Amino acid sequence: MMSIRSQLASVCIRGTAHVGARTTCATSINIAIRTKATAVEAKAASTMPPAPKPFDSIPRVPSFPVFGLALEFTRLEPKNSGQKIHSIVKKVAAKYGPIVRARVPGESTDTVFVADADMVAEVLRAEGPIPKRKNAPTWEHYRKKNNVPMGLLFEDGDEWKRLRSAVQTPIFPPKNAHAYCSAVGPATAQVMDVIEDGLRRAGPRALTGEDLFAMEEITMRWSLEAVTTIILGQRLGALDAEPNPLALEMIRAVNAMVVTTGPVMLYPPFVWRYGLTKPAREHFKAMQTIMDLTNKLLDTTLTELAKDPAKLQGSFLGQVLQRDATITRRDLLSTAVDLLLAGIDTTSRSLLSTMNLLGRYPSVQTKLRDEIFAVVGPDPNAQLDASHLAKFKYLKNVLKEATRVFMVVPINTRFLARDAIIGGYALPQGTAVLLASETIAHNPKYFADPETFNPDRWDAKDIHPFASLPFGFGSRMCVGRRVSEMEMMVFLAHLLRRYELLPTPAPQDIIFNVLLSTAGPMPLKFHPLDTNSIASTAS
Ligand code: HEM
Repeated sequence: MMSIRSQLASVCIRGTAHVGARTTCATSINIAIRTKATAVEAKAASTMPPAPKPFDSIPRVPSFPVFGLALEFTRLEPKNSGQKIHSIVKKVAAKYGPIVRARVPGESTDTVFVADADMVAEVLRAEGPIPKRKNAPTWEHYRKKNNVPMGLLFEDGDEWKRLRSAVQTPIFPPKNAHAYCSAVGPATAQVMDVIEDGLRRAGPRALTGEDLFAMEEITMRWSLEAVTTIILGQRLGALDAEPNPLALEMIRAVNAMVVTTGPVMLYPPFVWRYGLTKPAREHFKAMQTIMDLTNKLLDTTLTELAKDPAKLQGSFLGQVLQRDATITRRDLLSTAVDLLLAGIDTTSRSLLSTMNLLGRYPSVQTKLRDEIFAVVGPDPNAQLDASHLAKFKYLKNVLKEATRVFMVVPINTRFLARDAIIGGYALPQGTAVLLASETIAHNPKYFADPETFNPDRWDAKDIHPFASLPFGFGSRMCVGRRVSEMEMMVFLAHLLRRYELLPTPAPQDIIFNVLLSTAGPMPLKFHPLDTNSIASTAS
């Protein structure tokens, strides 16, 4: 094939026969070649991505000696108390742009904050086959000090892969997660009675929806009961009239661990490592309690299993044991702790905010109730199975939208497994990246009118796949995602056949303590659909 240069030369030589001036032709060849080559180069340059900008040119949040990031963070969020990280991240993105770096106290390199869905996709491509998150330092410290395995939540490398492979099939594929639906049915029917009882105790104004009704403790008890039924194959009795004290202790410990996290992290590591503050002592005591209680529960399950192996056929733990002969008791304990730890408060808080949203958006609630009646029927006592879950369409949109609007895990992290270009900047392998998931999910660039609860928006086909990631992404995505969605579907399908949620204000003081939550109770008002129950209370 002729090169561009020789093609141009032959055209010119043919042309110069008329004018007979070789020097003119040579000059014009050169001009033509240069012009064409420049055009080709320009075209190539316009299709080639621009060279990545150096890491040091990423805008940087100012950090000061002694105070670190605290001064700038407090300037951005005057209410900064260690519980407003979600809000600070949002304000950092608004002030400095969608990619920013900052030096987290105690670390020797900058962490890069990313608040753009395309950049999240770039991070996913560079997370490698064994993704690594930043660990919560106090949790890591506790486990190392007490010789407790890091487990699914905090383990890295091949050890994480081994644990994840052991639990993935029994819990993650929707078909397998939905199979636990029948197991959580009885606990969910029971929690409906607990709600009714709670409303009666709170007085007639709570039962008629005039007074707010705090549901935090009830949803926690239900969520604990559901997750222990699935994971350990045993009913705990958290919803009984006289709840199992172990269940109440577990809830207290999970709460204590969560609420002390912010105050503990306000201080440098040596303060909490040596237990120099009251919150630090409470924090580590709560972790120990969670570990001890889970150990007790696991003992019960394993004793049952030894007595009657068939009993645990359908349980998660039974399946893990059947599938993986190398799994040890230590593995089982760390896995059970992590699944309970990660699975109680998350589901409970998501559900509380979903109920608040349904109360504030009555037309959404009516449409959802219609679907539930169509799929399960209006009988409030009818139980659900996996075939019902497959038929819900609007309910799935409701959950996608509710977990977008109130994202209980508002930030996530990754370490880059290789050098990568993120947002046009060159980031070296090993860079810690903070993904501002909640900030992205509330950006009007991705969701029109983002503060509005609009489940129908999920019917659109063009939603950016990385714009709302309440359960994370990739191979390290929340392993309990499908179970949690199943639990919430079952709960709402029961609740909306019994109650109407009445409008209340939006939650006001939203704080971040490991998870996003409200400083006080989530505003909720209930009104029974069957008004006979009101009459029986009034009489
Ligand atoms: C609404 C409820 C829930 C939300 C919003 C949620 C959210 C998340 C998120 C964002 C992650 C990090 C994923 C990533 O790094 O990409 C995660 C991890 C995890 N979640 Fe959930 N979660 C929920 C419920 C549950 C439940 C019910 C369980 C257990 C039954 C659970 C167990 C876990 C575990 C073990 C991990 C660590 C997985 C790993 O690193 O391999 N979660 N979750």
